[in-house]
Amino acid sequence: METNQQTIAVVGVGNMGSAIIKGLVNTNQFNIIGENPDNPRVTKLGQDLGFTVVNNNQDVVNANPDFVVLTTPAPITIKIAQELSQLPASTTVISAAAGVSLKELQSVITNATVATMIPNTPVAVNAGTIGLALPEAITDEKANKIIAFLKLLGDVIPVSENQLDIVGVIGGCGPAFVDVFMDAMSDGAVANGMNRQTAYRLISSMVKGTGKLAFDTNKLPAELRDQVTSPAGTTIKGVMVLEKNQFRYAVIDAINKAAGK
Ligand SMILES: NC(=O)C1=CN([C@@H]2O[C@H](COP(=O)(O)OP(=O)(O)OC[C@H]3O[C@@H](n4cnc5c(N)ncnc54)[C@H](OP(=O)(O)O)[C@@H]3O)[C@@H](O)[C@H]2O)C=CC1
Ligand SMILES: O=C(O)[C@@H]1CCC=N1
Repeated sequence: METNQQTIAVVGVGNMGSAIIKGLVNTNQFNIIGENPDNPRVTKLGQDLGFTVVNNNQDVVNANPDFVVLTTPAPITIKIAQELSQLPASTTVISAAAGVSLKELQSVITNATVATMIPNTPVAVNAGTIGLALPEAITDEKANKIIAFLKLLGDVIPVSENQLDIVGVIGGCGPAFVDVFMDAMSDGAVANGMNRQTAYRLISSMVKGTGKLAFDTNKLPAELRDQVTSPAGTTIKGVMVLEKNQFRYAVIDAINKAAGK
């Protein structure tokens, strides 16, 4: 182990914790610790990806980590944060637990700096979308350090804490909504004679490129759609079917329901 490597501890190696660890492993620049109750799945992941697995939070404190990322189930995250209360001021704790506030975390983690974020699973391939809420009193130096670290995992979008819930729905749940869309598209491709594996490659490439075009050009989705819909062409026929079946309303309603409305 190189001595100048920063140490990152990820507490809770489930879906999100694993995704973050994979993204960090890809950077090849950290000493990574994953903390989870003893579980063969996590032991195997540690062996496969080459990170250290520990089963209690005292080991996390003892490792004196630069960053601790909390990816534990939201209802038990404060209890786990209590076990990390002895972390020193040099550590930054970033919680990904949806609905757990900075204030709650700061009430139990008193020395270390605390931030909250909502990432999404594409962090596993360093293409995540991360909404980040920083405490008001944070220094620019600390804030820049946190942002530089998270940028290794994807795009970092600073938001106020009261926007994190909607970030969670759009950025956090969004991949699942897009996955449902892609899965349905693959059914359509198979119905038209394409094999499933070729359909998945085609569809995921198309979604990746569509997102990149929108992100890089900053053009409105409607403008980009208009560039595809040739007069009397095939696209407008499909768009009309989506409108007839209230696709747009279904998406808005899904977001409202996921947001608890
Ligand atoms: N999944 C996502 O896309 C997103 C998730 N989040 C947040 O991330 C957090 C985790 O979600 P997700 O990964 O989906 O859930 P998972 O259930 O997949 O992962 C939770 C992990 O925490 C572990 N765990 C349970 N108890 C403890 C404990 N006492 N100490 C340490 N680890 C523990 C579980 O271990 P075991 O399996 O062995 O019980 C499991 O590995 C949640 O707070 C969620 O809000 C935020 C944004 C997006
Ligand atoms: O489904 C959930 O509750 C978590 C939060 C955002 C994405 N996954």
